[in-house]
Amino acid sequence: MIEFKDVSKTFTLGKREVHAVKNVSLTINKGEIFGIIGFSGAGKSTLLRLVNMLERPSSGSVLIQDIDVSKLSAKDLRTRRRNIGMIFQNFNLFNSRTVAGNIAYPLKLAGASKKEINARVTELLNFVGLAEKAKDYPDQLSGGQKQRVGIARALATSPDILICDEATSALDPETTADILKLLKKVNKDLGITILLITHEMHVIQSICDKVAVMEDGEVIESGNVFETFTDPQHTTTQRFIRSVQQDLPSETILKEWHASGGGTLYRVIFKGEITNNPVLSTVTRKHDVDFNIVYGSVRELQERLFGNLIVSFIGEQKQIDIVRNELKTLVDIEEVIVNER
Ligand SMILES: Nc1ncnc2c1ncn2[C@@H]1O[C@H](COP(=O)(O)OP(=O)(O)OP(=O)(O)O)[C@@H](O)[C@H]1O
Repeated sequence: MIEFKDVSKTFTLGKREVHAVKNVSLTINKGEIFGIIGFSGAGKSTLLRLVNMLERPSSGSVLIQDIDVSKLSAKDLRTRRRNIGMIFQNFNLFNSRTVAGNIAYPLKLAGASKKEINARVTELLNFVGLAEKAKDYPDQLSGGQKQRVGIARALATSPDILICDEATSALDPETTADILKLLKKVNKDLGITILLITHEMHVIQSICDKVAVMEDGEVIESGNVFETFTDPQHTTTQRFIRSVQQDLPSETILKEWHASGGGTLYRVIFKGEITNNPVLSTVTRKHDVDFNIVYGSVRELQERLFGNLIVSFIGEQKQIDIVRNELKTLVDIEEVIVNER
């Protein structure tokens, strides 16, 4: 559906070159919700601008539905852009137009008749839950309602792709959750592929199927959200994950634990099915070892369970080593090193 093939984008500022996007290759399949996460300046917006054809790549190609959009004429670009809806952090609504007027705008541009426009606007107002606000102006709306108008407007021309540029970053947590729910509905009910950029891990966690982590213009890690989230390879990905999930006790507690002779701590990670099995107790009991859960949680991610426990083992060292080796065949287990972050 959207394919980045070894895409780079370099800006020239006087004598200085800024490599905003470097050799990015990514595939976003039809029907996916794909999130791109990165800190400020990572290159996320530039990547989006390459998809909605506001920028052309310096090298490589961007394919949308198998068409290389970097090679399209200005006229073809305008037509193809109608196939891509976009919503923004600051909503970008016309304050001088009513809610209905904002939603009607892209339809007017596309040359739809008055009758068609009225029917479509009513349908979209119902879809986003704003039927009563048709005649209001954006200034009379809350942030969440403004973003609903933004979504309705983006959907007006029935696009196949919706691009979300930090769409919930200006909203409070409760409103963010409502908007994310609406985006999920857009994806599920209308089959629209969603590409979103964000610096907020919880957005990725809540609705995305796939994620790509960007840093300094490069994609440093990408894949299915569950796999990436439960087994992050890159320290930047680990930082994002820690922003939503405290997976270790604080350093103070860890130091106190060791100072009081608490012994070695292990992080045990359970993914999916295995979470339902009493693996820890079965293995430890078999080898005459006890265990103590010091810290941890079991969470749900993409409808699968994911457990992260910090445990200590009590027993003879030889037996503990056997337990550790046996557990290694069933779950992820690693020693917790103090000062590891
Ligand atoms: N038109 C431009 N001219 C020159 N440099 C640019 C231009 N657009 C982006 N850049 C530079 O490219 C790099 C990536 O910027 P980009 O806006 O894509 O990052 P971002 O991850 O979206 O950051 P943010 O979340 O802060 O918007 C930055 O160093 C930025 O200054």
